[in-house]
Amino acid sequence: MTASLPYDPQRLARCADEIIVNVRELAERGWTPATSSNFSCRMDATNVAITVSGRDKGRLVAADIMVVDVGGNPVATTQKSSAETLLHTQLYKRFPEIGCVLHTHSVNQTVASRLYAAKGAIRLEGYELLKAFAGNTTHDTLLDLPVLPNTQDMPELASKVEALLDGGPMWGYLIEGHGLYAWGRDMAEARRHLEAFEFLLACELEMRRLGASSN
Ligand SMILES: CSC[C@@H](O)[C@@H](O)C(=O)COP(=O)(O)O
Ligand SMILES: [Zn+2]
Repeated sequence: MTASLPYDPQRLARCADEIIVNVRELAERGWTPATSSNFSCRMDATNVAITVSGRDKGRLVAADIMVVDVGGNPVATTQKSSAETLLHTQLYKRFPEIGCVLHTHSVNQTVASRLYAAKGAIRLEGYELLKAFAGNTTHDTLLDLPVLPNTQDMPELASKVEALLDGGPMWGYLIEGHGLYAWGRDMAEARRHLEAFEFLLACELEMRRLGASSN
């Protein structure tokens, strides 16, 4: 902490490095097209490092990561945080154990979100990769990945997410025609959850193509 900043600038630098390195790899997979997607890491009890709105997420530099408080207000900057900041900060505010939130726009996430929007969820069942989710120890389980309607009204979307969170522990949700939110206690866990969702959605879409889906 310095006299002039209400956060530790070295902590911001470490969070920014972690976001830049990981997001570059996600972008190389085509999961962040056309400046889409946003990413954040918790810095401390009240501050969050988050991507600046509109930046090319595959080419992030330190200046593209800013600080907001858990209410979503910019801290010591005039930069504009992600248009979807509220979807990040609502998670940090409610769950002190959450340390990282990742949002991507892959083709699989977007197509699956449209195919399953009417059902409101995609059932992921019987896959070994379900063990990638914290707390799961067997393939012999099921996870319903919720699909919410898209809107540009973030408070409205956030209130729908709050209702989902009331239903019990979860590691992500889809937004129709939009993409995926996934989170974890730290970057490694959030990324593992994101990659697991992406893989399982690809499997479900392939099963549908083969006419073998029970979903
Ligand atoms: C470029 S279209 C995608 C955006 O509307 C939004 O969904 C998104 O993910 C990125 O917004 P951003 O404000 O850069 O965080
Ligand atoms: Zn988005």
